[in-house]
Amino acid sequence: MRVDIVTIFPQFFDVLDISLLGKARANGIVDLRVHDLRDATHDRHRTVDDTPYGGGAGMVMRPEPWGETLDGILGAGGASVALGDASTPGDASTDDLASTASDAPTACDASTPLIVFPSPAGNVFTQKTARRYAQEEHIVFGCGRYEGIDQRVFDWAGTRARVELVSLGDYVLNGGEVAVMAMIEAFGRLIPGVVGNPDSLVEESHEGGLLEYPSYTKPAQWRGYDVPDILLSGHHANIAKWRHEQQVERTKRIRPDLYEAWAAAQD
Ligand SMILES: COc1cccc(COC(=O)c2cn[nH]c2)c1
Repeated sequence: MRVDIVTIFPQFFDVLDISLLGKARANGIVDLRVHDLRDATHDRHRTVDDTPYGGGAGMVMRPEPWGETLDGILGAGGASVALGDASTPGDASTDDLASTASDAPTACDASTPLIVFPSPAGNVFTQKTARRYAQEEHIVFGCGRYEGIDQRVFDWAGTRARVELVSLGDYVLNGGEVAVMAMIEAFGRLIPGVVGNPDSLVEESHEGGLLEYPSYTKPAQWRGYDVPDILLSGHHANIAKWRHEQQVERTKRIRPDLYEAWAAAQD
């Protein structure tokens, strides 16, 4: 899988060189490239924002740097480019080059890259979204800042790729970088080969639509608290039954919305 991130704070993603994703990058499972939006500006101050048409407080991200950066990532479609054309700018590899041939991918073709913009105005990102993203061949994340990105960037990008605005929740961040980090972790761990033991991905919150059961480890007694006897019984069928009951009870108590959806799906 290839992942591109467009941001004005590229160093923010240096942390992705460590931990699980660091290993996935090192062994080629994930090809992660970070692009500094300011590299696509051409004025002395490397300006990426400007005042909003129609007035109002705050600034809006200018469309030109986004268009130029996304062209570099998607392949500057429109002019058919011979594979391996030396004039191809940036780090576009041969599989990035867009073609104007009749077989040129359409925006909705699943083989076109997916461009994801974190946004308070997006669809909510869930474990289901993470599972879907883990199956993608190429995802481009666009990190907005300020009051947002000029709407024409989303409109134009939608003619070149599948575009999704995605929210992590009903709150506003200063920029998309933190949201992208969270999403990369959420789907990255689902990519085969990234997590050592795939079994550890199964019994966790939100996988079966239920929250996970409580976990315990040694010592058996700690500050007057005991581990539930069932977990020390060695009776695996009863343990599994108790754990499922804990999941249902916890989900019903903490997330009645999820419980209702799960219960409806049991019929
Ligand atoms: C696209 O334009 C903007 C503008 C400002 C901030 C952001 C970052 O996203 C969020 O704030 C967010 C994502 N999920 N919940 C909140 C994007």
